[in-house]
Amino acid sequence: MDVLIVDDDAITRLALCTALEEWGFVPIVAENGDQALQKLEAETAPHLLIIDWSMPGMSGPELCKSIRKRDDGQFFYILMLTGKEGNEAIVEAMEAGADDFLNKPFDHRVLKVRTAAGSRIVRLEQTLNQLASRDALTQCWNRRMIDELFANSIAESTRKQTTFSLMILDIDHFKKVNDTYGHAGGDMALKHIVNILNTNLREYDQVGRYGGEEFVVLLPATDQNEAWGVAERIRSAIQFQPTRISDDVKIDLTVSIGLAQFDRRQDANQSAFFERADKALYNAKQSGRNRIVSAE
Ligand SMILES: Nc1nc2c(ncn2[C@@H]2O[C@H](COP(=O)(O)OP(=O)(O)OP(=O)(O)O)[C@@H](O)[C@H]2O)c(=O)[nH]1
Repeated sequence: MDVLIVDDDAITRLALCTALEEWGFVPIVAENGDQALQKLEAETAPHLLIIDWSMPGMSGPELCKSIRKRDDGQFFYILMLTGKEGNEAIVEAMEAGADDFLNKPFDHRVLKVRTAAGSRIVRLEQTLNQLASRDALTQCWNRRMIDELFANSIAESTRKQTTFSLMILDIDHFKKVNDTYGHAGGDMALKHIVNILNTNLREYDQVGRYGGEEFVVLLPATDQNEAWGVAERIRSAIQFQPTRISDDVKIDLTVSIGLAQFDRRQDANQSAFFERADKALYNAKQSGRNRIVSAE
């Protein structure tokens, strides 16, 4: 696990780096509050922080407050190190947002167990986050999360005047799959569909399971023509790559897909846009399944 050390003193930074490496952590260093805030912007930012109190510019408590003010839902565990003694300092540090507090010069054994306790909390938070945002069976986003990403895409597209497309994909006659191969066979087919989606989409496309056998895909910076190409690649991959449930048993599947491109003039809100793609999906089902229909 990465640990961000924020300290203006090079000797303390070196001592912390050496100790953390010895305990199996990966230290990342910042010499002041501004550098620390910059490092926390990265997508793979560390979530466990060891922060010094007295630094030129932003102090440790000021840095804590500014980290706690972020409203992006990310969790950071902060251990504050300081030469200050007494309860007043503990109260001030923790009121500013620190989770734990340790006096300098620090005892190596105490720092080791405190860091280990912090890393347990970071891991627990990551597990909870995973449970709250991922579909347990397929590991793609769950409905709550894809709805949130969908709302963000609309906001971003409106702000930056860019477009994006929405794809709703529903497995055809999935009830028959369950009836023929059992629920376990149906579950394998759902996982297989998500694998095919993941291998045929770009890194920044988002896949969510919306209901039982219905998936929503967000395609940023993609117009309806490009989205059609992606949808066709997926439709055909699903048709020609059956789910293998054993050496001699395979499940053939097809999907119906509804597509829509976000249009600020036509789509008053998120649900109006979703409705257009959902209607296209309905038309794909009505006109014989295993096909793609684009919204008007
Ligand atoms: N194995 C499995 N089946 C599920 C899961 N969630 C929903 N289903 C099944 O998905 C089936 C959906 O059936 P329907 O909504 O009738 O749709 P369909 O049979 O796919 O028919 P069309 O969509 O009209 O082509 C139901 O039998 C559900 O029990 C799941 O997590 N695992």
